[in-house]
Order: sequence, then structure tokens, then C-alpha cells
Amino acid sequence: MAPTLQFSAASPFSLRDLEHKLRQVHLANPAKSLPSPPSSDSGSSSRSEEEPDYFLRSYSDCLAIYEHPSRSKSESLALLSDEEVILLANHGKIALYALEKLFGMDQLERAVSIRRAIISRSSSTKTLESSNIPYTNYDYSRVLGACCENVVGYIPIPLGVAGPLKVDGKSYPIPMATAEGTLVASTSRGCKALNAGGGVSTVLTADGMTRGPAIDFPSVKLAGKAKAWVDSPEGHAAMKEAFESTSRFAKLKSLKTALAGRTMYIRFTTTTGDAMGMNMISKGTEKALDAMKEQFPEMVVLALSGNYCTDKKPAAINWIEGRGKSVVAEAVVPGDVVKSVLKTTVKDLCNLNVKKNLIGSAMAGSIGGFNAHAANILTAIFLATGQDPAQNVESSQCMTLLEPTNDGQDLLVSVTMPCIEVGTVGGGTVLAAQQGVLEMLGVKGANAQQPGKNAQTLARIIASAVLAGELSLLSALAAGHLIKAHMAHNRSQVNTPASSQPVTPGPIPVRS
Ligand SMILES: CC(C)(COP(=O)([O-])OP(=O)([O-])OC[C@H]1O[C@@H](n2cnc3c(N)ncnc32)[C@H](O)[C@@H]1OP(=O)([O-])[O-])[C@@H](O)C(=O)NCCC(=O)NCCSC(=O)C[C@@](C)(O)CC(=O)[O-]
Ligand SMILES: NC(=O)C1=CN([C@@H]2O[C@H](COP(=O)(O)OP(=O)(O)OC[C@H]3O[C@@H](n4cnc5c(N)ncnc54)[C@H](OP(=O)(O)O)[C@@H]3O)[C@@H](O)[C@H]2O)C=CC1
Repeated sequence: MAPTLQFSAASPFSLRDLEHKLRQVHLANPAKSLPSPPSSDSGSSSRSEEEPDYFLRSYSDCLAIYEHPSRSKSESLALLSDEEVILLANHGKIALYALEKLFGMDQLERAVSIRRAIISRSSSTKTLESSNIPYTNYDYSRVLGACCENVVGYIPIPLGVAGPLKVDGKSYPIPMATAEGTLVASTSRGCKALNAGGGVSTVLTADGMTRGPAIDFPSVKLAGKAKAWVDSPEGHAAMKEAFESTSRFAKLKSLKTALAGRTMYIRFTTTTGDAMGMNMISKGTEKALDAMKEQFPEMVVLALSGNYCTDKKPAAINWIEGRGKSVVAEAVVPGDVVKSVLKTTVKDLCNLNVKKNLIGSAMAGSIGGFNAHAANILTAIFLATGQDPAQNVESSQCMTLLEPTNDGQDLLVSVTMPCIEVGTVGGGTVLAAQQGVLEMLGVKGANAQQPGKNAQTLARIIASAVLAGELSLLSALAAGHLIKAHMAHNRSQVNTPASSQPVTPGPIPVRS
């Protein structure tokens, strides 16, 4: 079946009109037009030698070139100008999302450029082609088949560096991609205070990604039998063997089972080496369920993800059991540093932490939200290092604890983060800029000696940076400095037009 063009339906004019329009654009602006289409060798093109460079061949000629049986699609597309490719796409001969595949690896940027043009000329998105959305000089070969479909460019985000921060005896710059002014400054202040006390110590208490499929059974009795089998050493061994046949790095640690009526949920927990691991664990889970089905042919796998995982949604199970890397980070900040760097006191900070992060969050019914802004620091580092940004939901769960130490002179601070879901291979970590950031941290790619160590180190760095962010924001709140800081670092002077000034209100009518 011929692929369809999604945007053509919205076009306000017919394809014939469009073809005519394209010819006019070319004739009116040949300099801007692409170079002449090379000779087709097809024998079917009506273009003569005398015709000008910017000549746009007819649809049927373009089609004959494109569908020439002795050439690959990418060879044929190389013989067509961009406008001719657009013509074919607008006739439904080329799917918008298939451009890269058809063009081949050496014409990826051209594919993106043509997609922008096609989308721009549809009715509702005219500005894309001439927009500030960048698309040149990007390594799309890393994106293809891995990171994004239907690509029209990329979105640059400012990258700042906080710190350095001493974590387990080693100094790291803290990379943060963010558009929230003050965040890097605040985290840097926290790093300064933490370093003054000797830096941060971390412990990794668990490492295990999870996937929780939902499986239906025809009766509760059979569901119960299946649960008992999965819980048995025999069942566990069979599932583990099948699971681990799918990856060199995924190792099954546990299977937690639960029934809801006739539906069974299994929470697979596995180590995933240096990968965050969701593709890996999903692949293994599918294979393990095949092994289970050999024992229970009546079972119906409703979904590989039955939300018992729980991925990208708030859930108490993650907060209680952990998901990804579970890290606790701790430090002692000398009392004089609390005064000179953080501009507050140990007593005020401890009191605020209890009232805000513990009692305030309890009053709000929070699950895992016993912190001030762990999500701010974690998400900025996620974006900078190519993590899956949607996993900030559970990864940001954090309990911040503060207490006086050394006879009340100094401050003991910690963050407990049970679900830091990060990798240094796979996903967005393959992109060049994100790899550059991972390299700066010394955790790029797979750890050759100890698979998993790079991802674990990244999780420790993130927890430590969160500790810095917590300390600084709590201090600003305790000292009443929050708004002063945001007006200085977080209020754009460029994009606040005069028209956004409020109109002076008239007199308020008084009702008699
Ligand atoms: C991948 C599809 C769409 C294939 O689905 P398909 O039905 O095999 O695709 P198709 O080839 O028949 O094409 C159907 C349409 O899909 C689109 N389409 C098809 N291919 C492309 C492409 N390359 N680029 C852009 N669009 C594409 C396109 O609109 C196309 O129509 P056409 O234009 O051809 O008439 C389908 O299998 C799918 O939607 N899978 C789901 C994947 C998904 O949603 N992943 C989300 C990430 S998972 C996660 O992060 C969270 C999780 C899972 O853990 C949460 C949880 O716990 O549930
Ligand atoms: N499928 C899903 O349901 C979901 C997918 N995602 C997406 O999944 C992607 C990430 O999946 P993920 O499984 O992390 O990555 P990948 O799918 O890229 O898998 C990692 C690959 O790297 C290989 N590898 C090489 N060296 C190592 C090493 N030291 N440690 C671990 N793996 C190594 C693995 O080998 P081997 O083949 O031997 O395992 C595997 O092929 C992201 O794009 C994310 O957005 C997110 C949520 C859900």
C-alpha cells in the first residue's frame, strides 16, 4: 500500500495547485532553489539539455525517476531536486517519516530539511521552514532508529556547570541543562558549602530496574497456581534462564508476584549494567513470559507493562522498594560555613526542614516528595546527560534530612533517593553533546572492567548534586532570600515587552 502524507490533508490547495505553485517558486527565485536535478538516465525525463537549471520536472517524470527499477531509492532520490522530492511526497509517494530511510545515511540532513519544507507548506505550520528551530550541523545518524522520528531539528537548552563538587573523594563538575535561572547558581552555592565540610559521601543501597506485566487467567484457582509456580525455586529458575538469554548484561534479581482477582502481576527486578535498562528488561520479560506460558497455556498476557513496574508515573511501590539506583548521600557542613556561605543558622535550617519537607509534605499527602526541589537538579542533569526525561517522575523522589551535629555546632545533611533511573549507554546517551557531558564526568559509555559502575557513579553524582541544591534552596528560604535571587537571575529583560505592563485599573464600582 502506498504510504500516505499526513500533512497533505490539511493543505488548503489541491496537489495540482501545489505543483503549479512550486514551479512558480522556482522560477521566481532560482538562486534559492536547489541546483538542477541531475540527469535521470531513465530515458523517461522530458527535460532537455537547453532547459534552465531550476527546471522542475513534471510529477510523472519525477515518479518515473523515483521508481526506476534498476536503482535503489536513495540513488533515485539523489537524481531529484528537493522540490521534486516534495512533489512526490505531496502526491503520497513518500511518507514524511520515511525520508531518512529512503535517502540513506549520507543525506540525513537533506531529509530533515525537506520534511521542514513539507510541513511548512501545510496550512497550520507555515513558519517551520523559516523558524529559528535549528537543524543543520547535527549528527542525525545517532538519532535514526534510536532517539526520535519525524525529525525537524533540535532544541538547544542552555548548559551550565555548577560546582565542582567533591563526591566520595573525587571532584566533579555538575552539568545542568536548564532554562531556570538561579538553579546553577544555587547548586553551586550548595557545592561550596558541602566542599567546605570535606564533600559528600554516598552509599548505593540497591540497583534494579523493574517491569511489571499484567497477565489474565481463566480462574482464580489457576492464577493462584501460576503465582505459586513463579514463587517456587523451579519457576524462578525457568523464568531467570529465559530472561537472561536475551542480554549479556541483564541479570534477574527477583520476581514479586501479586493477584488482583484473576489478574496476576509480576514485578521483575534486574540489574542492567550501564544501561538505564527499560528496553533490555522489557525484552527479557517478554521471553520469560513465553517460558511461563509453556507451563500455563491458558494465561493471557494483557500487557508487558501492567503498571506494577511503575514506569513514569508516581507510585508508592517505587518509593518503598526502589527502582533503578537507590542512593543515600550525606555530608557535614561546618556551622561557620552555614553562616558565611548559606547566610543562615543550623537551628533555622533544621527547623525549616522539619516544618517544610517533612510535616508540610505529610500535610500535602506526598509520596516521596519530602524534599524542596530534588526534581530541579535531577532533571537538569538528566537533560544534560541524555537520560529519559519522563523518568524524572520517580527518579526525583527524595527525602531530605537535616539535623544538628557536633553538639549543635555543625549541620548533618542527607538525601535518600531510592529511584534514580540512569544509564551511560543506550537512549539519549548516544547523542554527541550528551556523550560529551558524560565524558566530562568520566562516565561515558560502558564500564569495561565493571559493567554498571559508570551508571552507578552517575547516580551517586546526581544524589550529591541534589544534596547541594537542597541545602542552598532551604537556606534561601530560611533567610528570606528566594525572590531576591530569582529577580536577579530568573527574570528575562529581553522578552518582557512593554505591552505586558498592566493597565492602570479604573475606580472599582461601589455597590450601594
Ligand atoms: C511504532 C508503532 C507506531 C508502529 O505501529 P504499526 O501499526 O506497526 O505502524 P504502521 O507501519 O502500520 O503505521 C501506522 C502509522 O503509525 C505511524 N508511524 C509508523 N512508523 C512511523 C515512523 N517510523 N515514524 C513516524 N510515524 C510512524 C504513521 O502515522 C503510520 O501511518 P502512515 O503515515 O504510514 O499512514 C507502534 O508499534 C507503537 O505505537 N508502539 C508503541 C511505542 C510507544 O508508545 N512507546 C512509548 C515508550 S514506552 C515507555 O516509555 C513507557 C512505558 C511503556 O514503560 C510505560 C508503561 O509502563 O506503560
Ligand atoms: N521499551 C520500553 O518499554 C521503554 C523504553 N524506554 C527507552 O529505552 C531506552 C533505553 O533502553 P535501554 O535498555 O537502557 O538501552 P538499549 O535499548 O540501548 O540497550 C542497551 C544496549 O547496550 C548494550 N550494552 C553494551 N555494553 C553495555 C553495558 N556495559 N551495560 C549495559 N548494556 C550494554 C546492551 O547489550 P545486550 O544486547 O547484551 O543487552 C544493549 O544492546 C531509552 O531510549 C528509553 O527512553 C523507556 C521506557 C520504557
